[in-house]
Amino acid sequence: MFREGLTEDRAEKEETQYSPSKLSTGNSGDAYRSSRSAGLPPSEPSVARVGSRALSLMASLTEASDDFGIPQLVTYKPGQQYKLHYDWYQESMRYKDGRLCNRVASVFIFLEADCTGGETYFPRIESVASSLLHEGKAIQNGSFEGVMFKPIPGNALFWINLPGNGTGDKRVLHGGLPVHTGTKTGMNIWPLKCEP
Ligand SMILES: O=C(O)CCC(=O)C(=O)O
Ligand SMILES: [Fe+2]
Repeated sequence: MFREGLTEDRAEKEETQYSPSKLSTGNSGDAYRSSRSAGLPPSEPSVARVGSRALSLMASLTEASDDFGIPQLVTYKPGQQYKLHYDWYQESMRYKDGRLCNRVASVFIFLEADCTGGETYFPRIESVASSLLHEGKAIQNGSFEGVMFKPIPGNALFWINLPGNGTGDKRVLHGGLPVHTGTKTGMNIWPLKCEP
């Protein structure tokens, strides 16, 4: 679903200036999230195309969303990681149009995965489609609890953060495990849910 358009996304990345990734609290530069990030212009055609595909994932859900904020590239070098966290804001943030919004869902697309390590880890997810395990896209039941998804370029993870009642779903605690060698680059898109 996200493969087409990756070339443009890569091209976008080459021109992008990264800075140390921030936490949703606004802090940056500590070991909690050691990657570097860059915001992408939402109206740029290739970004808009990927963003609207992310919104289309919401179409059949009650948690419909009509905007996706600022997509974010994130890149990791050896030793860099994003420890366990939730993507939603503790308190809704004021969006550019003045509405209070929160990240109702997350889409994380692996763009570049010339690396070892760097799996996206969900310690509280207890099962995953067996085809993902057989194809080596996901790893479950090692010496850890939960599920790890391997960074494979063009693959994407999608999950709901705020189910119908608006409370964050704690099952989707997740993190980017440390990259051991090479580079991992991904793209975050967060479909927003805003107060009317
Ligand atoms: O790098 C990853 O695997 C996950 C990134 C992530 O969760 C985030 O940027 O919010
Ligand atoms: Fe995240």
